[in-house]
Amino acid sequence: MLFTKRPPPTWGIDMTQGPVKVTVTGAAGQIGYALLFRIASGQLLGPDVPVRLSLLEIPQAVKAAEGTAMELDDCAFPLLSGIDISDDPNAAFDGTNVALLVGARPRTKGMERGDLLQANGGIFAPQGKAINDHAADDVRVLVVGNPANTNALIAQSNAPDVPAERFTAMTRLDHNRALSQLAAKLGVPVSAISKMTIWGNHSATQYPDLYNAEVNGKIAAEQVDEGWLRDTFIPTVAKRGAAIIEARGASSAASAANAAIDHVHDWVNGTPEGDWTSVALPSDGSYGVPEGLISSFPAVSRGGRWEIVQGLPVNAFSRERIDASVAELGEERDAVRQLGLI
Ligand SMILES: NC(=O)c1ccc[n+]([C@@H]2O[C@H](COP(=O)([O-])OP(=O)(O)OC[C@H]3O[C@@H](n4cnc5c(N)ncnc54)[C@H](O)[C@@H]3O)[C@@H](O)[C@H]2O)c1
Ligand SMILES: O=C(O)C[C@H](O)C(=O)O
Repeated sequence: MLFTKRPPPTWGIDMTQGPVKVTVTGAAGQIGYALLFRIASGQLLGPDVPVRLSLLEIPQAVKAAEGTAMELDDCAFPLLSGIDISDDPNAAFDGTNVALLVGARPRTKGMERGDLLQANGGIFAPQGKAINDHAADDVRVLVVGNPANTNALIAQSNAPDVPAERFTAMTRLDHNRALSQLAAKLGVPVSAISKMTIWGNHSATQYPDLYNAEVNGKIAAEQVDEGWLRDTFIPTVAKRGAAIIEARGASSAASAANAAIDHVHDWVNGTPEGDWTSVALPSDGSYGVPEGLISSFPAVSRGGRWEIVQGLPVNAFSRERIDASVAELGEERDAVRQLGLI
């Protein structure tokens, strides 16, 4: 992560009202365990920003969340002003400034895509409503739980009083994976790479774009052979989640938590000058992505708001890849619409 030329921290978050309240759902899960300690130590918002943690879990996992809270206490983090634990979304999101929606229903054997979307609708629709009714006016939401883009769409659609732009889904892990794969290929540090973009869905259809990325200021696609770009780089990045599951026997956790930290840190503190990152956010129609779909774009954060980077060249190969991933998002949206979730 690049930490150059940072503007003053926590744009747009009102800290006059006391500590920033951060709600983490699925707090007793594996990402939750990798995330909470980093938030409490100041890595999410900044080293001078006090936080109050709110942990949301299902009733069966509240005890485990209490155990994690005991460990958080035992770290004696100076910035941690308190921890609340609940199985009630209305209580957990009360006054929340930052909501990290991690808890989700994983796909289990025999489950069809529609079943998964319906099960997650049962989680993200009420959570969206609870955010709408109880969160702070400046709330910012990051959805990590899969299918992340469409879960974010469900939550956002159920929060009509919250500006849509405050709902985002995480493609920062894909972005970081793309940086790392390219750096290894070229034998350069990740800090030599800028302007990486993940387009579309956080799924195997995502498109990591090397035609706009730069390595030491020069276009990345011109520094690798086309066969590697198309047949190795893209599938390696897009299927990395499955490869981690295959190797670990569990999905990525520490790297997912790290990406969530990067995403929110950049949102509230700004992205570095001369670079951008990847964020799934409600489309304004840019790059031909239908308005309202929560799709990944190149984005900078200024003044606490994500702005889609405009005017990038999109060649025929990129167009086809972006369109395919966006089409998948459209299908997911249609499915949850049919289920009455949005
Ligand atoms: N966007 C990404 O890049 C990315 C990367 C990795 C994982 N993920 C996804 O993140 C999610 C969490 O992963 P994990 O490894 O921590 O899973 P996990 O199974 O270890 O933990 C999930 C937790 O969520 C809780 N939960 C379930 N329903 C809930 C609800 N309604 N309210 C509150 N909590 C609830 C469960 O009790 C569990 O403790 C999964 O959907 C996973 O696929 C996304
Ligand atoms: O949980 C998964 O299916 C994979 C996860 O989204 C990841 O990208 O690591």
